[in-house]
Amino acid sequence: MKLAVLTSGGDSAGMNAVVRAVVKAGILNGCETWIVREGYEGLVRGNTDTQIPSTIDEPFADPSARQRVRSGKATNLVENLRFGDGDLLHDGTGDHARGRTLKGRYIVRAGWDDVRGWFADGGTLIGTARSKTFRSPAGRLAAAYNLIKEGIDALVVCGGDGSLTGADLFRSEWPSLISTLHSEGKITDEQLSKHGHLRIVGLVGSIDNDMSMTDLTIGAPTALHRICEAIDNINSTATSHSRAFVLEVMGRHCGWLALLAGVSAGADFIFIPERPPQTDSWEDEMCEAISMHREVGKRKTLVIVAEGAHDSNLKPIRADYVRDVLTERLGLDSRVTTLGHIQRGGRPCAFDRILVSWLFGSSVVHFSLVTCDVDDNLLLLGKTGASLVYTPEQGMDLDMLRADVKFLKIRYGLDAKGKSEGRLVIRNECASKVYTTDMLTDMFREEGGGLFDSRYASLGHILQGGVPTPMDRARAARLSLRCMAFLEEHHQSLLAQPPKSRCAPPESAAVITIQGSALKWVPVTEMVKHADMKNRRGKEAWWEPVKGWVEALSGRSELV
Ligand SMILES: Nc1ncnc2c1ncn2[C@@H]1O[C@H](COP(=O)(O)OP(=O)(O)O)[C@@H](O)[C@H]1O
Ligand SMILES: O=P(O)(O)OC[C@H]1O[C@](O)(COP(=O)(O)O)[C@@H](O)[C@@H]1O
Repeated sequence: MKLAVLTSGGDSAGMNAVVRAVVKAGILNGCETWIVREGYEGLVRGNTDTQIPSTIDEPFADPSARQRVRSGKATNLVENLRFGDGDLLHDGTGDHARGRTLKGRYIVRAGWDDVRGWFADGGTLIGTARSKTFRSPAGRLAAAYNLIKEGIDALVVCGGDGSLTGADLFRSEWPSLISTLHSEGKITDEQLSKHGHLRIVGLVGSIDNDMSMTDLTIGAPTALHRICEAIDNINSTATSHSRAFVLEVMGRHCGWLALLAGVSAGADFIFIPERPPQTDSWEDEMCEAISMHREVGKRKTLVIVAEGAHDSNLKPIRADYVRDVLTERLGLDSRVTTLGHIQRGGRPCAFDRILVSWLFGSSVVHFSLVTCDVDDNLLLLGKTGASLVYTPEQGMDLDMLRADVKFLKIRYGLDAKGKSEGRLVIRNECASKVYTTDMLTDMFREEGGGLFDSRYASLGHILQGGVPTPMDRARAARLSLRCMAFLEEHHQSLLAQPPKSRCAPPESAAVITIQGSALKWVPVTEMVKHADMKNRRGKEAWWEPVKGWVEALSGRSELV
């Protein structure tokens, strides 16, 4: 199967991690993987330059590595290692020193190493667009033709609500598009029967977090980080001058960014489209709240306005107007800051990277693309780059280490000669008492020979320090409020008992937990049943399968 991936609409952090995961998971599932540049626009334009070969011929760092892969068995990973356009895409250059170019080529083959390290880059390296031509029937006909011309039978689209609406339309029109192409003589009988179905999967990549049926969209947590960082900076200058700041944040018709930023960074008042002010005199309400905060000693004021905010009569609420109200009615020295596209840029936060790997565990690719039926509706998937990870849960033993060394030797051997890159091994401090970080480093150095060297770094207490993320801040606020309500409730029920025989029930000593996206109270008596008291951790950890993904995405499971 030939699988292609594109990114479309407003870019969001994590889109590169999506492309990397799709390419790798596709290869692990036996597919040929392709990248469509510039969103739907690239599909419409297709490939006009057919002179460039789809592959480059580079010698391996260790010519014998190929034979040692699973005792010489040909694997799809080795057949799809690199095709030569990864560097061009990553550097954003049209041309290559050796005459390779992306000009006139919008649908390009990509291999495992072509997307190496992409999880850490912001935006989308393969380009995105708001394509007018794809909105027209003629544009979609051209897109269908170009896909069939390249022999692609499955498409992954990462974008927002618009892109996925476009994907769904494309899917539903597919039978009529291919029948038109056939009647116009553009595709053969064979192509018509081979491409009768287009398998298509959507991943929601959008900073707005505005898609129904999914708690989080890819890129939303990172955008929230950007906003929170900006507010932390604004707070210091606002406090210095005792000023009021009105901050306008993105989010189109969705208030998630504004609301969560407000909770994480301590806003005095927040305007979001979903909950317009209930009264026509919202100005009075806002001024009253802010005056109260000032009276109790707050030196600064922060009001957050979502870009789509409006009043109950659907009249937009603009940041400039809010600033004027604060200045005129409260006499505050007020300023407006519009964060704009800064919110969309930058490296994805850890959560967005994990979200992507999660959505694209190779089994999901397999389920969605290799086995799904076209007559189904469009499938939507809405929820690091180490090579090896050692955890206390799994422990370490000699067999494991022997296989790991073998994997590293093969993997470095398969690198293009002279172009090896660093690979990361992460060891939890308690993974083993015997196989220490020092010992592991020495062992890899010794075994690496001329292929690779090794060094170690210990992060120590850096992990415990630093500024809390907005997700942690919002979570802390949410949990604390619920805890206060819990205490109140149990206090009231105790008070209702006769004073001399008051007795708190066991469930009144509880821990507030997050399970899925729900908050649940777990009595301490229940919690101990699920705890591994000796090792001071849970008996079962929801994240244990992650180790399997690390090994799949590094190629270990395929190569040894
Ligand atoms: N109704 C539609 N029909 C066909 N294509 C669409 C439709 N809506 C959106 N698209 C395509 O998806 C692209 C991105 O959509 P847009 O709404 O701009 O961004 P986002 O996907 O981030 O919401 C559009 O430029 C267009 O090419
Ligand atoms: O970058 P542009 O084209 O000006 O679009 C800005 C819009 O894009 C977004 O950042 C993301 O929206 P989409 O996910 O719909 O593309 C919105 O929050 C904002 O309103």
